[in-house]
Amino acid sequence: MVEPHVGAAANRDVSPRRRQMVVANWKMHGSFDFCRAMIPALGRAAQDAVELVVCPPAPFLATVSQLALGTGVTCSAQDVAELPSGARTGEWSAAMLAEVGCRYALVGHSERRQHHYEDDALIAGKARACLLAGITPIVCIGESAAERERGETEQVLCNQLDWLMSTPLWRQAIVAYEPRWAIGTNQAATPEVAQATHALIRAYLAQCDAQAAARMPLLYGGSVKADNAQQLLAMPDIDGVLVGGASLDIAAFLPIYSAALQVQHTDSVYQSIPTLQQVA
Ligand SMILES: O=C(CO)COP(=O)(O)O
Repeated sequence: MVEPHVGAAANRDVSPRRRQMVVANWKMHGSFDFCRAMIPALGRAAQDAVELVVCPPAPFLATVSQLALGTGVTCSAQDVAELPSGARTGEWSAAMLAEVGCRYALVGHSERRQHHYEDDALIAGKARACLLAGITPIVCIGESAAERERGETEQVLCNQLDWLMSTPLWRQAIVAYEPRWAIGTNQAATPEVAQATHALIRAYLAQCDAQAAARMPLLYGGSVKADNAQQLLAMPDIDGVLVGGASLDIAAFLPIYSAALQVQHTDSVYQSIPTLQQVA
């Protein structure tokens, strides 16, 4: 039997650098023609200062990755298996993603949690599989409207982070805070609510490893549009955005990317770590 292709990249430093990034999650939308139109247009806008990442549906990953070569656009999967290989019809491994040129994979998106019954243990397994294969997982966490109303946001997020921190190499992951009530609803978290929640996430991570918490990119997702992107991105603990609906229309997406280019955080912001007492 052929040995599973695991661990080849585990020794590479895949730690993401904390800087602004804008991630387009196309979800189950698009076509080859859409990819062929979007990637060159995104490539013309992409600049080194803000990483521009696209998450196409799986059948288009290889094409997008090829189209993106040399454009400054990077490629992410929307999901990945937790196993390196095996009898898992319909799934793909992190090593396969690395082979087709992906740098990232979304893990634990709320739509996977809701419609595919993914739990925190499985999501931690997927993050682990990515990290071992040299793919940076973008681990999505977030509370429901009911949980927020009951005052359970902190508990829900900390529990999701505990699972992440049980994963070897977790320091090399990216966390995306996507409150479930903000996804696809046109009701984004206010910049203040998003900042307070990101500060809580960073403070909780810092209890385990302050340096890792200071370095880790924390993205916000949920109804990010051209008219709220700049205010969200200006917040000190928001390092980027994960965009769904507005990423499907170049005219709606490019202003979000431009907003990120305009909001450059200083090194002092990147070095400050809130404590749990400060964010309480
Ligand atoms: O789920 C999201 C990104 O992963 C957010 O989707 P919307 O931007 O459509 O709210």
